[in-house]
Amino acid sequence: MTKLSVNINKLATLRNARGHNRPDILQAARDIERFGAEGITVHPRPDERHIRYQDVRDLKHIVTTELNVEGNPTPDFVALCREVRPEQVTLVPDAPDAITSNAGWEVVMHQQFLREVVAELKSFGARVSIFLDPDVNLVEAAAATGTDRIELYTEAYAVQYLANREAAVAPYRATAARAGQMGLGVNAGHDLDLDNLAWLHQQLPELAEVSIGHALVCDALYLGLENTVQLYLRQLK
Ligand SMILES: CC(=O)[C@@H](O)[C@H](O)COP(=O)(O)O
Ligand SMILES: NCC(=O)COP(=O)(O)O
Repeated sequence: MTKLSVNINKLATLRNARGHNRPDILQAARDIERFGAEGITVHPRPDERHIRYQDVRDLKHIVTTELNVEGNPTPDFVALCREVRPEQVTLVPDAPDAITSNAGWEVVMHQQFLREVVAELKSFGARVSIFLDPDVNLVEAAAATGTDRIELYTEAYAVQYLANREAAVAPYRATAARAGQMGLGVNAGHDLDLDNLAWLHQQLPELAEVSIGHALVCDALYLGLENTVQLYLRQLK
């Protein structure tokens, strides 16, 4: 079974546009869970342009499924995770000025750093996942960090899906299979949507969780949040 974790960054972007509390992202998280999602994902960035550190603290009291906190493990980010103790922490190597996540970890170059961060996060009970490009050659180095899971960075899949879905999924299938053989769990995320999600799910038997935000929130403008969450869940059946 593949779980759907809904990324609510873009709801916070909308809220921050006016400086008040509309939409109320805590209520949205409650509702998204009530509509069937199995997790809530947030990706606080240093400039707090969408999810703020205080939101993460508040969400810990609200979320009853799984809270997945994504980010670059700066000292401030690790301190936030130590305080909040989310069920899962996903490490993403995004630069402070990045518009959105744009690469997986160079796990060989950063192996020692990641090993230390993973150990620290696991010491207070978090499951740890490492954002990774789809490349079988990276899996061994990822496993050596002690991470529990990898999150496959799916932008390249999403871009290629409409032209050639078989070619698009091939490196993901190989990387997920290798991760499974090495005892790592497999998550996926970035630019997944109602067109490309079902094929990824069918092709990756190892897929434990997808985190989806941007497309899901865009779809909800037309289809409504409850209906949209259920449509995404249906792709994972
Ligand atoms: C790791 C990942 O791919 C997502 O967290 C993505 O970065 C969403 O963040 P934004 O909503 O800021 O684009
Ligand atoms: N980890 C990926 C995520 O949380 C959402 O990415 P996107 O659907 O907003 O591209």
